Amino acid sequence: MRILFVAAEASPLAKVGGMGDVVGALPKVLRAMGHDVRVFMPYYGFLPDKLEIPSEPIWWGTAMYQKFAVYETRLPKSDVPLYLFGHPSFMPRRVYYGEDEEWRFTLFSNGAAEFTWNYWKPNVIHCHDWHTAMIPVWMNETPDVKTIFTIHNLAYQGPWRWFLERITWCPWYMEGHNVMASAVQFADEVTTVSPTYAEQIQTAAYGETLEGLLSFVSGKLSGVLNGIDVESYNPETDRFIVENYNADTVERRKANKVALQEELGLVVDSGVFLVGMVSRLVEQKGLDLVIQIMDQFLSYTDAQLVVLGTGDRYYETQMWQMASRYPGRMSSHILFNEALSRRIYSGCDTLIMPSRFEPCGISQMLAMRYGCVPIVRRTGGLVDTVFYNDPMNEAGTGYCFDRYEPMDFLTAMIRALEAYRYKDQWRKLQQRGMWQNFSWEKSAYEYIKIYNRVLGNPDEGKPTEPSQTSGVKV
Ligand SMILES: Nc1ncnc2c1ncn2[C@@H]1O[C@H](COP(=O)(O)OP(=O)(O)O[C@H]2O[C@H](CO)[C@@H](O)[C@H](O)[C@H]2O)[C@@H](O)[C@H]1O
Repeated sequence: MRILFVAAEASPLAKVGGMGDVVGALPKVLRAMGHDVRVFMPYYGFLPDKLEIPSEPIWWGTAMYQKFAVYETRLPKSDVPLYLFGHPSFMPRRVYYGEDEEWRFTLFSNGAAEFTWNYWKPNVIHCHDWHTAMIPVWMNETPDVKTIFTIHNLAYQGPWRWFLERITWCPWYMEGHNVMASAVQFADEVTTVSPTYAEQIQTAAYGETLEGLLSFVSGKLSGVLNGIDVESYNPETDRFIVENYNADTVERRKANKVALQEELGLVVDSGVFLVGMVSRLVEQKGLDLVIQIMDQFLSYTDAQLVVLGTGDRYYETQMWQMASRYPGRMSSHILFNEALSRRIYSGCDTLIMPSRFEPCGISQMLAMRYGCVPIVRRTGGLVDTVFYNDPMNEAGTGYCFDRYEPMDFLTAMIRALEAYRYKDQWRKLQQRGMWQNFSWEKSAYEYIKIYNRVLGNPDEGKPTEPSQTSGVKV
């Protein structure tokens, strides 16, 4: 099969959040399974710092009265062809934000459509989030190219119809008041990144006003759980961490914990409970719960907290202020730093993710891979990936709470803190997390099934064993 991934992010080149992880990892796995997968992404101004890009484009095109160039290179450490959409609007050294956001991503998706009509025609275009949401609309009259639309973040739905009509071609048949709604209607299949979230978005609580439409198209809507890049994120070989280890040598993490405390100016003590958070600092991630309980948690315990993230100025400031109240006990880093995130996963005892909603969540899986026990709110993909710790039956992988309430979160934190005192059981809990199979293989087969379905091919996807091997749902 010929498959073109079109997205705004692809790790490790351009990553702001979890979508970058998905687009950076899944094409490699699909390609290893024998499919001709390629990626189409904007040529951001910072990319030449990260990889070699030929100076001559392979193709020139026009869209929205603009001329653009397409350059060809490869995704790092892979043979996946990467097409870079070159236009001056993407030259600033950032992925998102900016006044022309809606205009330039509409141009980008226009460029991707032109590219597939005129240069390389795939069987399937796999579109990700609103930045690519017009592609299924335009492809509606190209029956030999099928489209899959994956929702990573339903909260951002892209430009409204009235704005689109001013800047681009909105075909006569197009429906939908914004691009996300149109993509949901016109894509051959719509997926999101966990089975639980696929159910939740059909309700008013999670549907972000699209719940009616999403339940109407439920026949073509499914949830495919994300994986993680288990080669890159491997505590046994990770060169960004001080001490490598695996599930059998999990006690070696102590060196990473001490090194992290030293690096971040925390009181060095391998015995204290070290809590981490690696996240975009936005409402989705439950920052208001963190703000409401953390003073109590830090005042009444000897625990320490590390926060790494960027996002809304309000939350960034709150994290800063809180850290200034607990010198030596709390450290906030308002930046994006991949290496530091790995040191947090490998050094902290626990990772908090009290999300308001969570399509899948990558951080909790990375944490488990590194033996860092997740504390999560049971929503979306967090329900599908983290299971209640049950020391009696030696099952479960983390601490969970249901209601989006500060006391529920605080209680889960205290339960984890208590459990941390019982070292043998804590070690087993860490090991159960590390033994989980979060590799992309299983999800890749699910996607292949979907691609085959839209193409009308017989199903050749092999079912594999469930990804959770030792966690049980209680
Ligand atoms: N400051 C920082 N420095 C370094 N690394 C940082 C960082 N902030 C975040 N990260 C990294 O970015 C990724 C975050 O991924 P998540 O899936 O947890 O959230 P996100 O909301 O961005 O993704 C959205 O898309 C993904 C993919 O589908 C869904 O899993 C998710 O639920 C949805 O909200 C992790 O790899 C994390 O380590």
